[in-house]
Amino acid sequence: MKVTIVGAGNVGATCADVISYRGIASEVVLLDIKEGFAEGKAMDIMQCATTTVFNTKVSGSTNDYSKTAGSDVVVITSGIPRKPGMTREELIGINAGIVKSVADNVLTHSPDAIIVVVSNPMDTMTYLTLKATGLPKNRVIGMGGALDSSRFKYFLSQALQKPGNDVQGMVIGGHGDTTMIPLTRLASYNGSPVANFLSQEEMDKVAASTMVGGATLTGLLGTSAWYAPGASVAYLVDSILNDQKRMIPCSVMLEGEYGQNDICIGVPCIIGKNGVEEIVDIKLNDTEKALFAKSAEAVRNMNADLKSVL
Ligand SMILES: NC(=O)C1=CN([C@@H]2O[C@H](COP(=O)(O)OP(=O)(O)OC[C@H]3O[C@@H](n4cnc5c(N)ncnc54)[C@H](O)[C@@H]3O)[C@@H](O)[C@H]2O)C=CC1
Ligand SMILES: O=C([O-])CC(=O)C(=O)O
Repeated sequence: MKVTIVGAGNVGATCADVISYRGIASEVVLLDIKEGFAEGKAMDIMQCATTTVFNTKVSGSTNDYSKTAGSDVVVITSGIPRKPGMTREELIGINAGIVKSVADNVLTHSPDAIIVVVSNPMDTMTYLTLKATGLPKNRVIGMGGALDSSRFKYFLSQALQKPGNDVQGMVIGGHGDTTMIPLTRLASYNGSPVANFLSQEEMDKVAASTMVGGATLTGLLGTSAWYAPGASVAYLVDSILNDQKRMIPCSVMLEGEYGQNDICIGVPCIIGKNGVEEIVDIKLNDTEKALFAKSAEAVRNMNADLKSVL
C-alpha cells in the first residue's frame, strides 16, 4: 500500500516516520516544494530502518508528482503553520491556494486516492478540497478530531492521575480554539463516567485545556505541534489502509447528519478501506446539540471566505 504525504515539514515528516516504523504502509512518498527537503527527510527516516526495524520504503520528491502515482492515500500537510498569538483561521489566505493546487496535482497521478486533509484551517481546507475536486464525500477526510481527542484523553488522564490508555473520550465539532466540543459527559475511565471521579469544575478545566491545546503548544514551541499531529494522521491512515473500521472523529461533509448540511466538521466516523464508511449518531443531549450548532455556524462562516478560490 502506498501513501503520499505532501509537505515534508514537521507534521508530514513525523507522519512518515510513524507510518514507517509501525509498518502501516509498504511505501511512503514525501513531497515538498523546498528543493531537496523531502529527499533529505526520507533519507533520514530510512536510516532508522535497521535500528527501529522496518521495511517500509520511504522516498522524497521535490515537487515531482509522477513519483506519487498510484497512491492509495494522500495526506496534505503543505502550507504554513501558525505562530504564537495567531488563530488557525488566519492561515486561510495562504493555505487555501496551496491546498487546492496540491489536491489537483495528486489526483492527476492517483485518481483513486483517499485524501486526508491536515493543513489549517483544517475544516475549511477539507471543504475546499471536496468542492474543488468533486470527489465523493467518503474520499475526503479532515484530520483534527483524532488529535483533539488524544489531547482530551491526555488532560483527562492528568486530572484523574491515571494512565492515558485507561481513559476514553472524544472531541467533535470544528478544529478551532473556540469551536471544539470535548464530550465530557461521555468520557470514561475504564467504562465508568469520569464524572464519578472528577468535579464539574475539574471537567470544565480539562475541556478548556483541550480546546486551546494547539495554541498552548504553539506558545511553547514558537510554531505549532507535530508529534501528536503526525501520530494522529498515521492512526487515521492505518484505519484506512488496514480497513480497521475504527470510530474516529473526522471532518467530513454532512448531508443532514447532526442537523447540518453542506459543511465539513468533526463528527464520529467509521474509517475503513473506503474512507468514511459511516457517520455515527452518538445521540447528543440538548446542550451538546446547541454547542454543535454554534460550532457549525462558525465553521460555515469561514467557508464563505473561500469564494475567491472556488
Ligand atoms: N489538522 C491538524 O490537526 C493539524 C494541522 N496542522 C497544520 O498542518 C500544516 C503543516 O504544519 P507543519 O508541518 O508544522 O508546517 P511546516 O512549515 O513544518 O511544513 C509545511 C511544509 O509544507 C511545504 N509546502 C508549502 N507549500 C507547498 C506546496 N505548494 N507543495 C508542497 N509542499 C509545500 C513547506 O515547504 C513545508 O516544508 C499547517 O497548516 C498546520 O497548521 C498542524 C498540526 C495539526
Ligand atoms: O495548533 C495549530 O495551529 C496546529 C493544530 O491544528 C494543532 O496542533 O491542533
